[in-house]
This record gives sequence, structure tokens and C-alpha cells, in this order.
Amino acid sequence: MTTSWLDLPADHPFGLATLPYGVFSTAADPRRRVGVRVGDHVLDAAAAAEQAGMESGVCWDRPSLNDFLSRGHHAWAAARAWLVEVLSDPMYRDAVEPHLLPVADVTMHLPFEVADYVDFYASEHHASNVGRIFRPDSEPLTPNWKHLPIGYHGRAGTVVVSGTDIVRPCGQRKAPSDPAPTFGPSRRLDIETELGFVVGGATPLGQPVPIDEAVEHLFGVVLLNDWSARDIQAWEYVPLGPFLGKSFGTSISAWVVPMAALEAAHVPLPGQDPQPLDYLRGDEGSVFGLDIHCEVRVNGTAVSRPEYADMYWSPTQMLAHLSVNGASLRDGDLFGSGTISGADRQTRGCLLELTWSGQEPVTLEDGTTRAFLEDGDTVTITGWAPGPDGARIGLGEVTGTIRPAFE
Ligand SMILES: O=C(O)/C=C/C(=O)CC(=O)CC(=O)O
Ligand SMILES: [Ca+2]
Ligand SMILES: [Mg+2]
Repeated sequence: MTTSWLDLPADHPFGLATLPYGVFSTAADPRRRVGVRVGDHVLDAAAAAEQAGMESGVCWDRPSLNDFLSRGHHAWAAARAWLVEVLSDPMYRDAVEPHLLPVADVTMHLPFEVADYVDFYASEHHASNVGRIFRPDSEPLTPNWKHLPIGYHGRAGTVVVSGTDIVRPCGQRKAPSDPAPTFGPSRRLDIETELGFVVGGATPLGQPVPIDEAVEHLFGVVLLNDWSARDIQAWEYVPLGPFLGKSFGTSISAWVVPMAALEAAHVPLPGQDPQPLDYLRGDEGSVFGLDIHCEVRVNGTAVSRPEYADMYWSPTQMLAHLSVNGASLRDGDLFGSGTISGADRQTRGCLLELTWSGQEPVTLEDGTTRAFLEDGDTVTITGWAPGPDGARIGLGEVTGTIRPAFE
């Protein structure tokens, strides 16, 4: 394993095998610019590139990753190789070290300007559980579910960085037993534990991305919480899908972990039966799952440990599907995997499933119980994956606190 002159412990979640990108500023220099997390430091990437003589570092002197995303997968690979070189070869230490800032001294911002945001529904366990809860008189999975990765269009402009408070949404709610809808704050505010995939290497309108090329457009992953107001959602979503019940805020982690850091975490999918249509079938290596382990905490109590390896659809299948009609990809597109849930209760990624629609509340360490979120609750999702040679790839965290409704 390549080691750094920073002398990081071998199992550090932000060692040389991770090197995630984000956008930061400091009190002394409030310009937003691209940073790379290494150990307990943030590398001011553009400044280091200039000092160490790396020309393409100019796209890091920007308030978002979008310019870097536009350069495409060869540039991403070259940048990563350069970062590993300058952080491991002591020859670069004098040039690079002055541009390492303690992580405690930086403020993190939204890492990229979200172009389009789409959310999939790729967990068979989640889709089946929610089907049982929301549609008890129908088959849990809809007839299309195993033929295509189902998704809906979300609201790009309300994607926020980890640490941003979430205001409880107001909206129309109507339980089946209510005679008429009422308006007010959501009473069934929930989370959804997901991975978000960050897209780059834009494509022209009219040109689908073949599944074997899909991975070239996947820049990296973030942890994503698709906050969901279940009462608003249940009343509004037939027949066009989720709308205001999910568009009031979607939180993502500040650090984008490159797909290149997750190569050792590729695992086979649990298995697809029936075989999907040809455009969703790729060569070996282009259809894969990811061995990513998540943990969900509510006010510090771990309530669930979802496993991304349980997901039915590959991220490359989701990307091929979302462009198969000729829809173009834009730099900064974000797609969510859908809620990560497994077969066991302890691996369910949302409270709707964990508490079975509120009937089986979870107990927190302070002795209180939750069916859904209360004002003041803080939800934190963390994640990690195995890296090469026993390294650990940290996905950081996505956190948010519920503020009272605006009334
Ligand atoms: O099955 C439904 O009616 C609703 C499902 C969701 O709310 C989930 C959604 O946002 C997609 C996902 O996260 O898997
Ligand atoms: Ca979702
Ligand atoms: Mg949302």
C-alpha cells in the first residue's frame, strides 16, 4: 500500500485510498474552493497544484466541483494519480504541506451545483415493505419493478449539504379514515438512507449511454438522506409519484468519494431474475453492487445498519436507464439509489419500515420512543467501504436537525 508522508494510521478512513473531494472555505479566506480530504486535513487543491506545477489544477479554483466533473474520467484518473503522488513522495512535501488545513478550521459547502436530481427505488426489500404498508391490497412489488429501475424526478435546488437544518414541511395530509384533507405540519416526517451518485462527462441530447460506458460517467458517491413526509406523500403521490412530500430538502455528505476509491468494494449483485432487457445487461465488471456499510443514528442512538450490497439494481443500470430515451447527462447530475434496506429489521433504511408505519416505535438511549421524527431530532448517517490491502474507505457523514414548521 502507498503510504503518505503525513504518516496516517493504516486504517484511517481518509487515507490515500479515499481522497474525497469537497468545497470549503476558511474564516481567513472565505473564497469557496475545491478541497481534498486527507487524514484530519483538507488540501487546498488548487493552491497545491499551482505550487507543485500541476496545470489542470485550475478547475479546482472554483466554488463547485462542476468544472472538474466536466473534464471527464481520464482527467479524474490523472488528478487522483497526481494527488497520490504528491501526498506520498516526500519530494513534494515542502510544496504541498503549507496547503494542508486542519479539518476543524474549514467550513464545508455544497460540493457541486446539482444539475438534475433523480431518485431511484433500487432496493427490493424497501420496495416490498413500502408496498405492503402503502398498498396492502396489492402485490408488494409493482409488475414493472424487476424489469426497470423505477425512479422519480426530484428537486435539484433543494439539495443541501450535511449540517443544514431541515424545516418540518407543511402540506396537505389525509389519512384513509379522514373525511377530507387538512393542511398543516407533517406528522410523519421520515428519513431515507441512500447513496447518491454524482455524474460528470456530459452527453448530448439524443444519445443514450451504453451500459458498458456508464461507469465512465460516475464520478463518485455521497451519502444521501431523502427526507420524506409520509403523510403528505401518501395523499399526493397517486398517480404521478412523490412531489412535495420529498422536495422540501435532500441532504448529502460534504465529501464526494470517487468511484475509483470503491473498486475494492465491488461485489456481485444479489441476483436478477428475470434477466433484464439487453440495454440493462453489461459485460462482467460493468454491472456490480457495492459493499458499503451504513449506520443511521437518531440523537446518537444507532437505529439501523443498512448494507448497500443488498441493492437489486447496479448504479450503472440506473445510469443507462435514465439516458436510454436520449435524455442527456449534465455535469453535476445527481441520482439517489433509493432507500437502502435489507431483509432484517436492523437493516431497514427508513422509519416507515423500521417502525412499520409507526406501529412498532424505536426506543432511543434517553428512553424516549420514535415512530417518526420530532422537532429537534438530529439524524446522522455514516458509511464506509473496504479499500485495497485492508484499507478503509470513509464516506464521512450526512447529518441534519429538524426545525419546527414555518407557520
Ligand atoms: O412505494 C412507494 O409508494 C414509495 C416509495 C418511496 O417513498 C421511496 C422513494 O423515495 C424511493 C426510494 O427511496 O427507494
Ligand atoms: Ca428516496
Ligand atoms: Mg428529498
